[in-house]
Amino acid sequence: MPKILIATKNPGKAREYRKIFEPKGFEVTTLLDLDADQVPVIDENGSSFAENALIKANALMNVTHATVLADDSGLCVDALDGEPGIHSARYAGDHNDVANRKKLLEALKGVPASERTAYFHTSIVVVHPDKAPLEVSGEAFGRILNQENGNDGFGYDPLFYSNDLQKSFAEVSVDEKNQVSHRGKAVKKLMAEFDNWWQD
Ligand SMILES: O=c1nc[nH]c2c1ncn2[C@H]1C[C@H](O)[C@@H](COP(=O)(O)OP(=O)(O)OP(=O)(O)O)O1
Ligand SMILES: [Mg+2]
Repeated sequence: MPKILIATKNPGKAREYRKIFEPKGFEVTTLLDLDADQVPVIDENGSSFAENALIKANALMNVTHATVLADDSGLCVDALDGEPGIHSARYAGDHNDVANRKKLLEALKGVPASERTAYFHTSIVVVHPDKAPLEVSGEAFGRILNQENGNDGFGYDPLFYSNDLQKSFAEVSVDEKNQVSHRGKAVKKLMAEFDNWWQD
């Protein structure tokens, strides 16, 4: 069975990647399955989503010598010149989804619906010790609601109204979200290229 280590500590991402790779016959491990002393401290100090994904993937490959997938993602809000963008995880200081959503709502106070357009971006990088990295990305477009809607999902999902679903990302199942999400689209591209890359 092919194995893949997903270089994430985010339980929401881990759940979504399991849903995507397990049906394809992969044995999926994430950083949540490893002991803390096996996981290096990773400084996501790149200047783009793709750079940060590569930093995460390489850091784990250097320790495990395995095939590693990393995802760096975030929410880019037009009225905020693309912020929080690559700073999405620590927008409100530390990594706290509730505080991040609160800060986003405050930043957009008084901004009308037509100007609340935004998109999620995911860059995925897969690395293997003997191969050049494989990189793909995906985006999902929508707008930021005036209040939270829905109880599922993670991160900014309750505030993100998806143009495709006509609902927030927190009002749908993981499977429904993956059909249209930035991560789902990036994974689709990844799968189209993965077999060639793997056999190269
Ligand atoms: O589908 C999504 N639905 C809602 N929010 C999302 C999504 N995708 C990313 N996000 C937000 C969460 C976090 O605030 C930031 C990701 O930051 P990012 O560094 O890629 O992930 P992270 O630090 O949570 O986990 P890790 O680096 O261990 O993979 O964007
Ligand atoms: Mg992170």
